[in-house]
Amino acid sequence: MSDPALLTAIGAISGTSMDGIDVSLVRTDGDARVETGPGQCYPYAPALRDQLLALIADAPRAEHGALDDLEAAVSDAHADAIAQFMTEFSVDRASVRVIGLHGQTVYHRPEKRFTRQLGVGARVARALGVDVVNRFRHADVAAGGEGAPFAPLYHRALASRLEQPVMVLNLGGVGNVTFIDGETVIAFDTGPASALLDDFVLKRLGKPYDEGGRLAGSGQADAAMVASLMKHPYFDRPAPKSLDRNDFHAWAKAVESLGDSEGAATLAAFTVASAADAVRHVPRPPVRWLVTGGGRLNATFMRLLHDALGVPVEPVEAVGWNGDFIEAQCFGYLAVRSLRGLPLSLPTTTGVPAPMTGGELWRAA
Ligand SMILES: Nc1ncnc2c1ncn2[C@@H]1O[C@H](COP(=O)(O)OP(=O)(O)OP(=O)(O)O)[C@@H](O)[C@H]1O
Ligand SMILES: CC(=O)N[C@H]1[C@@H]2OC[C@@H](O2)[C@@H](O)[C@@H]1O[C@H](C)C(=O)O
Repeated sequence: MSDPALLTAIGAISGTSMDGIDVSLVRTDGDARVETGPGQCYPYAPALRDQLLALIADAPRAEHGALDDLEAAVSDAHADAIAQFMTEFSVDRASVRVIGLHGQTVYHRPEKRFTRQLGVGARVARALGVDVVNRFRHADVAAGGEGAPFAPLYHRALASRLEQPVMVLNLGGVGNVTFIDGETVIAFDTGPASALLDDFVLKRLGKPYDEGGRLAGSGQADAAMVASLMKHPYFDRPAPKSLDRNDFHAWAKAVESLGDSEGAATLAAFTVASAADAVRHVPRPPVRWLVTGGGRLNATFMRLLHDALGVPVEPVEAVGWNGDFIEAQCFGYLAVRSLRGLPLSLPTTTGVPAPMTGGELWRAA
């Protein structure tokens, strides 16, 4: 029986890999109490995904362009996905207090105090008849924070009963970690995760990603190239720090000279080396790593992480979490925190000068 003190929220996010819209339900007090519900991914229509991929490859347009039509289409895709979710899982609209609409990041430059997520709160609230919170990252960035990652406070809520320190690693388009040790929460983006490998595999094999990490697992990484890729100044920068999806594409161009399996193996080794390097930026070594995001399904990533870290490295399912929907749940959780005026980010998670609330509320009526 659900606790009546908890609010029901639906979170929706389309991540940097742009595969589709993840939708999930949570019931929470916005603090330590969280009950997770179902989740589902609703793929973008191919034409919309193509438009979004083209947009993020064109930074000036992603930053300054008038994107009204595209943003309306992205908003409607989110509203449709959430409506479908409520039907599919028999969620009574009236029981949902708030929708946490992360939307689609198309440009993220915290050093310019600028981040852009597509998703019009008023439009989605009107379409669904439910209050919406969106623009989660804007207040943080405006105050000088990195505006990402935002999952850490949700990770802390989920990890409260686990042995600590524990590291949660999200291998999405970009990699990010949350180090949790009691009240200490340190977070930052680690480097590339699936986006580099996805784009390589698409170019070479016409496939959206390296299923199971099989291509990467069948080749030999070029160790000298990995060592030189690890010389990127980002890795020495102290945390907090964050990345845009394509920040390593130009840097990793040398991989184009390699064959298919060697190239994929080299990108996988680079991804894992950058994630493992995160231990240099936390106060003490984690006793365990829990891996979330689509990259946990890449067996080559998981094997290399295990070899590199020397402590247990497991998918988050090992502790009963759902690695496909943590981010969607997170924005439902953060929407409730926003309603309650609680911080969404901390100096140790985004570098914001003081704990900071955020999000904008769009009432359905
Ligand atoms: N079966 C699989 N085998 C290998 N890799 C997979 C598999 N399924 C998904 N992936 C990888 O996971 C990626 C999607 O991960 P995820 O959905 O966590 O990313 P995202 O949420 O879009 O990104 P981010 O967290 O950066 O916003 C895919 O692009 C692919 O590279
Ligand atoms: C600006 C932006 O959308 N960043 C994403 C991206 O995808 C992974 C990583 O880069 C992380 O920083 C963030 O997403 C997750 C949900 C976060 O904020 O925790």
